[in-house]
Amino acid sequence: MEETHVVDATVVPTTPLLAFLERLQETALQTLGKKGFDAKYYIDVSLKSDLSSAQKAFDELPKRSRPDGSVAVPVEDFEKFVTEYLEPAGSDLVAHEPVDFVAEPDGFLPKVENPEVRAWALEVHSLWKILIRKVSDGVGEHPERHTLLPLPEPMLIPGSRFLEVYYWDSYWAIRGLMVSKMYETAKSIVTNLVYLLDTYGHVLNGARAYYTNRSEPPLLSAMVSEIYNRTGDLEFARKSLPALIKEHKFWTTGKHIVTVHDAQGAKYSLSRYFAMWNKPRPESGTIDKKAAAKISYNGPGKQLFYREVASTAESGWDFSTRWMRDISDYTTLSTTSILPVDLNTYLLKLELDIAFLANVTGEETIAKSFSEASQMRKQAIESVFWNAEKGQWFDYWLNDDGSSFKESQPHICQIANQNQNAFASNYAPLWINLFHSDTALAEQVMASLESSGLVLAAGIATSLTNSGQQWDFPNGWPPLQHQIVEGLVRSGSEKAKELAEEIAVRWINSNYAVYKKTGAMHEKLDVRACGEFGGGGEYVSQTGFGWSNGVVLAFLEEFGWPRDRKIGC
Ligand SMILES: OC[C@H]1O[C@H](O[C@H]2O[C@H](CO)[C@@H](O)[C@H](O)[C@H]2O)[C@H](O)[C@@H](O)[C@@H]1O
Repeated sequence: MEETHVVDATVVPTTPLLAFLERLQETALQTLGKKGFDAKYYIDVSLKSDLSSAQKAFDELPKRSRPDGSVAVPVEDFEKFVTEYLEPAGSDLVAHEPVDFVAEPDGFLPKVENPEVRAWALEVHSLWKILIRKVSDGVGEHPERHTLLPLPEPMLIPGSRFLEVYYWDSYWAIRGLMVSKMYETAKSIVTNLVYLLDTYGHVLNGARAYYTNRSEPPLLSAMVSEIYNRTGDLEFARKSLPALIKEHKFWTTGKHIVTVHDAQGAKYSLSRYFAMWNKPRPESGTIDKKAAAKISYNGPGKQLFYREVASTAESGWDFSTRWMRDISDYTTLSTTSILPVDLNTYLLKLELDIAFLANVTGEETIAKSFSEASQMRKQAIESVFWNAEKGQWFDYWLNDDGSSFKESQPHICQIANQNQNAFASNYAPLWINLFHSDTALAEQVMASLESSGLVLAAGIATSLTNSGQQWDFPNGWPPLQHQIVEGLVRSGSEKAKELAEEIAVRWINSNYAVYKKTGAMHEKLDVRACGEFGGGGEYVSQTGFGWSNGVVLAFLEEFGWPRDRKIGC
């Protein structure tokens, strides 16, 4: 392992509050035990008063050392401390009535004829009222007491234990808000993300102090163009443009950019995930330290691993065998050595969206330069990721022999470095007009998807490897369901449209099944869907979660639901 790999990359400084809460988190685990323990909870609490008095009281708690070196506090003393000094996670958010919410928007889902489905869709729509919150004034007055970051506008949280804004989740929430005709709320989500970008230099993974060291898949431009296309709001487009250009710079400079060559010597610049962090993630500190314990190398090994963990979180796919050199060993995460096909697809979309928005706002020079950048990225995607024989795009491993990728040496691309395992991300480029408008290509990709084994009873599985990781089989997640379906629909091929509808119907049925089972649509995470209902598949559904709701509404808008079609598994 090379020391340079560790020291040459930036690490964003932590805050005194986070450092304290990490100690609290560790003590909470030792004191309360593993059962029902959520590491994130202890990082999301806030202080009732100043940090120094909380720290002093914490340090004075009676401690019991254990033979394994861990230190616990008597449970009653710990609980007394928590009550006296801390506010529960989530208490720094307040309810907010969205200005543009009406119980049944005019012209809501005209193609949904089945009354049962209509009633459910209206319930999904009404969940926005639960998921839309405001950061309380206390956060702005005393930011040093909160890991929650202040935001200028009302926000939308994913739900469950995720009590803060998330970057890429916001795109699918906005897709749903468009169906709900809540354009002002959608714009306020964008305003918050632009505020984070302006304040920290990139859109954060989420609006928490512990997310400042990384971003998430870059979909801000997709949000802006979606809103612009629905509203025609030129002023909004004009205001958003500088932010999108800044976002493009973040992903195409520094540690995120890698230049590779093809056999003919042509150069391509592509991007990778690379977090500015090499320590345990505070929100999962106890988990990361436990995972790293098996790394015996007494040099930068753990730091390298922690960077890979945080970089994988930047991908949104935390975690999956997609990023592991040895799929049975989580410590072989190698995300920074991979050129991911979905990230570069989103950057192609960013370039195309900037060119489009610059065009409509009369910024011709910007439009020209980003249109050229998109052409170059398209060629790079075709050259590095596309596999004509398999009819899909694969991630590219910069080194497949376990050695560190040497940025200073030219890397000649070879097909053997494509990761040819089945992942839903292999179909991400189909989302982009430049690819799906080629009907023959779209049909080839569709055939490869159909024979991949990924299309199952509740939609598209993330992978075929049953590793126990949440972004692996048997789980299906909203982002790729939606992007692949949208690509198939827009291809203009009737066969592709049929497959898209089939996937969407399965996805909706699975979400509805969970809704019927739990009776409560919100605050439910990781509930098994159609598998338990005899549908043959077994997927995690996140019914009630912001992005699932968005995809349900977007699919119902696209395909409707005939009166006589049954719903559920
Ligand atoms: O629990 C810690 C991790 O949680 C997040 O990841 C998952 O939830 C996000 C919100 O829905 C979603 O954007 C992400 O794709 C999920 O894997 C968070 O993004 C991670 O950074 C964090 O460590």
